[in-house]
Amino acid sequence: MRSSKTIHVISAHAEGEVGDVIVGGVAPPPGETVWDQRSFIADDQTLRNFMLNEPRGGVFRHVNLLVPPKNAEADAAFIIMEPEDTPPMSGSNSICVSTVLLDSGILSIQEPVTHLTLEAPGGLVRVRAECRNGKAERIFVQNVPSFVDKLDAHIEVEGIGTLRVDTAFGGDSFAIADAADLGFDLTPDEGADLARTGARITDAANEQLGFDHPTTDWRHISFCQIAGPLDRQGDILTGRNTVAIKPGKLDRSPCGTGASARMAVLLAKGQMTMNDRYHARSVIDSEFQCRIVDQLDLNGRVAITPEISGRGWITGTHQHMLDPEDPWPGGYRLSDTWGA
Ligand SMILES: O=C(O)[C@H]1NCC[C@@H]1O
Repeated sequence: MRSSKTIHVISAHAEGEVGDVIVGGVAPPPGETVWDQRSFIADDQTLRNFMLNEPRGGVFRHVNLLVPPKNAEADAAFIIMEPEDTPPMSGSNSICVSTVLLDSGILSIQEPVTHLTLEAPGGLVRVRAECRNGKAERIFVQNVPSFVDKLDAHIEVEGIGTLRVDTAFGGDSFAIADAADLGFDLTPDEGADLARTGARITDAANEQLGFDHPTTDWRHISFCQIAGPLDRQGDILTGRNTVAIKPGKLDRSPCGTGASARMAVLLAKGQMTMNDRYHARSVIDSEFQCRIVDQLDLNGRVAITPEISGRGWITGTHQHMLDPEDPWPGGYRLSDTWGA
């Protein structure tokens, strides 16, 4: 056996969505801040291609790189690599990272509750983990400031016509469309159609609406969330949604950044109050339990601090290697599984 690199990974999923964690074998990327390190990884592409592309990766995979924190308050820092983007923050990935840090013993677990501060590229996130018998059973993440960009905007989408969407940021940027307007029930058998339709809506929203984050250089809409109707029981709002992740898959989890963006929209529209809870369900019926912790001003915009909570599980370990004679060191993507 020979290899020019060996990358150590602990694999995990959060409510169904894969979030592998690189725990060794990769030197910290250059950069003064975790955002700069994120930008290096996004521009350079070498690590992204090696880990995300086939034959080591696949369209379903997200990979997180642990790096030494830059902020003295943080216990750990991480850079998220998703199929298209290297985003500011991710709900499912932050739950996977917290689960791996605690369940594998990288950080020590305190029972019944462990408090952590993680540094994501988009900022510090406070984590509370309910722990029992050496396992982090439920991870609560206070997300980065989340806000509405445009309410009730209209876009023209090929094959659909005029569509009403809201755009919002919840650690990543979203166009949010109503499932009923598109004729979807958000069931698993609609998966391929939802992924294709969502990608077309994201493209149209980028062309016709765009997005500009007030404090970073995040200047596009990453995802389309197709949101189902909400059911209110007392102060709990429950609703299904799915998030189309380009180039062509659905989030298996209820999408933490999507739930954060949706709560910002619901608050702005008077459909949710600061005292309500929002239980977001995915197409595989997994759930994130969410709430709004507080409101703040983000460079003149009304923003919220959302909290999302969900469960993560370790699924295995892996050492990814590169034989120097492997003709595809950067891997490959084919449109059969990577979307057309
Ligand atoms: O939970 C989330 O926020 C996400 N899941 C995969 C894509 C998004 O980052």
